[in-house]
Amino acid sequence: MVMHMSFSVAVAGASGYAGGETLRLLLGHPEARIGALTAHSNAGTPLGAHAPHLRGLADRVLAPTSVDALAGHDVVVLALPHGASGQIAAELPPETVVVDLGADHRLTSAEAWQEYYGSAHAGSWPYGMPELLHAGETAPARQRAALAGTRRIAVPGCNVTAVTLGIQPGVAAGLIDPDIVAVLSVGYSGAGRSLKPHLLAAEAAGSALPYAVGGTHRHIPEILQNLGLPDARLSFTPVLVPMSRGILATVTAPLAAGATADDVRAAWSAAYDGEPFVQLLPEGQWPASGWTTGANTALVQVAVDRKAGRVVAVCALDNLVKGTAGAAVQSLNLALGLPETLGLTVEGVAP
Ligand SMILES: NC(=O)C1=CN([C@@H]2O[C@H](COP(=O)(O)OP(=O)(O)OC[C@H]3O[C@@H](n4cnc5c(N)ncnc54)[C@H](OP(=O)(O)O)[C@@H]3O)[C@@H](O)[C@H]2O)C=CC1
Ligand SMILES: CC(=O)N[C@@H](CCC(=O)OP(=O)(O)O)C(=O)O
Repeated sequence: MVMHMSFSVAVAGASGYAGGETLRLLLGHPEARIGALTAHSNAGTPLGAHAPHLRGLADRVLAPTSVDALAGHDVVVLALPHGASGQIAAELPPETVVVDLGADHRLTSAEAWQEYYGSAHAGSWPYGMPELLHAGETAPARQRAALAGTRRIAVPGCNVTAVTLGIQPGVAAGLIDPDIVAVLSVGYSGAGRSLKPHLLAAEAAGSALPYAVGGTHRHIPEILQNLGLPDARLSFTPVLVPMSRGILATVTAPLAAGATADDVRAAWSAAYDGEPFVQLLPEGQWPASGWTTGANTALVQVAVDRKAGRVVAVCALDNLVKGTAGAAVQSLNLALGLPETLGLTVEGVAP
């Protein structure tokens, strides 16, 4: 029998959606001991007032978020708004494994950070997407290796994960031209749980609403960074649709000259062969976001539209699991030397 070391973990932003989902996964993780839980405006209230589905932690009172409250744990998860984690992270001990669910440490380019986030750049950490392909790779190797033993993890954005996993095999294998169009159906929970008028049920239920249209979304530089194509054309349009969780990303790009449908199938297949959490579906079966609900799974399908001369890739995932908290636990497992799949499931909740 393999024995593992347990670890203590504090979660900052425990009253939010991403923090709550991280706690749900950690409650099912055999090695996690949940320590301090912190919040901001809701400090001093019990977690059960905000996440009543987390029965095992319902009576735990949220502390104000501070370095003192978080230090002293083996792992600290920061589930805070953009810009709030940089300062705290800088003051945590170097031996602590710090997992940032926000964007603060994702971008390597300070200029891109300034352009899209408009504040001082906190720096860049190893990127929490084990399945990321690097230039010249056809199967993930280097990113997984970069996460092994690391003490700092920048967890990707959820839309970024869907687009990257959908199209990256074609980029890595040179099968598409860098003129990418991504249209995403996204669920409400991606926006967090603070009150926003366009998320009121009276306005959002039964309706579809595009946002951040016209090249303004903050995920654009992150996707281009992942694909190793800083100068590529990327048209990115998210559309809010009436679902609580989930992302369905449809990503298309011109098929490169001389490339065939067989080349495409072979590249996507090689990229995800043996991956525990990213699965290329059997030819002809297109994923639904609902199949991934609650699971750390990204489901991918690809085809060539011969008349349009384009590759069409679709990726479905749960924004709060593979899009955030699941990616965090998966990367954390690698950082701690635990089996990558510990505490995670590929099986979704349906219907
Ligand atoms: N939701 C999603 O699908 C995804 C979210 N993320 C990222 O995760 C992070 C958290 O997002 P999400 O959980 O959705 O957001 P929520 O709005 O649901 O939660 C935000 C959390 O941060 C706390 N908080 C708010 N303001 C501050 C502050 N100034 N300083 C410290 N803490 C603060 C809140 O505390 P309180 O309730 O007490 O005010 C709450 O616990 C963000 O960076 C987001 O981009 C990443 C990928 C996907
Ligand atoms: C519906 C909705 O608003 N979704 C969010 C997704 C947030 C996310 O992926 O995370 P980061 O903010 O950490 O990058 C959005 O599109 O901005």
